[in-house]
Amino acid sequence: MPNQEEYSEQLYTEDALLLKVKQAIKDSGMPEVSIAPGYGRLLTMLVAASRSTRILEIGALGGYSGICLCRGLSKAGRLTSLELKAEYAELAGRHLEEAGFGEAVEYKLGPALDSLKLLEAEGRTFDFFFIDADKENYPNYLEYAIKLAAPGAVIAGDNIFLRGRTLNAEKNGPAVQAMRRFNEMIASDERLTSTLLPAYDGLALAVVK
Ligand SMILES: C[S@@+](CC[C@H](N)C(=O)[O-])C[C@H]1O[C@@H](n2cnc3c(N)ncnc32)[C@H](O)[C@@H]1O
Repeated sequence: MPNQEEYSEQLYTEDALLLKVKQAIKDSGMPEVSIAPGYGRLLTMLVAASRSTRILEIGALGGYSGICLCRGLSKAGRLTSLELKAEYAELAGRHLEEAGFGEAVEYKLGPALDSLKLLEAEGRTFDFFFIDADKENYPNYLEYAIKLAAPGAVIAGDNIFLRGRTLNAEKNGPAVQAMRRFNEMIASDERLTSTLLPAYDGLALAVVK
């Protein structure tokens, strides 16, 4: 019997381009940690439903989530994506180009915290945030997202369960502690309306009041 995620996934056909992105990631020996297909579809829906035009992604990898985010954008929309590794941003950029979003995306290379500091100094604001990079910095990324948020902005954060480690009292490494802190912030920060989705590896969702 399929589990709930397998059952849901088998109702959809993953499109050829997203499959190609995943294959390219595998072939390049990059970590195979793109967002789950069901959450990719959710990102597209949320960007479209919120009519977001300025998206900030933290963690590009091979461009899978970038394509999903851009698919929800209107023609005038733009994606700013922060990525530590130049070779990852390059591959992501090629895939976004292939998806028809080459003009809509800009990559900022280096540690995301440095890029966020610059974006803040430039007075940039965003309607939609997707947090999906180094887990130790999730609480810092959330604070920046709230700072750079336009009123009503949406914040999504992936992998909040760390494949079960977040829930396991015997696991207390830096990533686990940071993720617990992030989840607590999402759940209790009075500046946010939020929920945590438990499918796949968990997705945090919030709207900045
Ligand atoms: C889980 S992957 C992102 C997956 C991508 N969002 C997707 O679903 O297609 C995490 C990415 O964050 C990047 N990363 C890790 N630490 C970072 C940092 N300090 N600043 C910016 N990017 C970082 C990694 O190089 C990797 O590409």
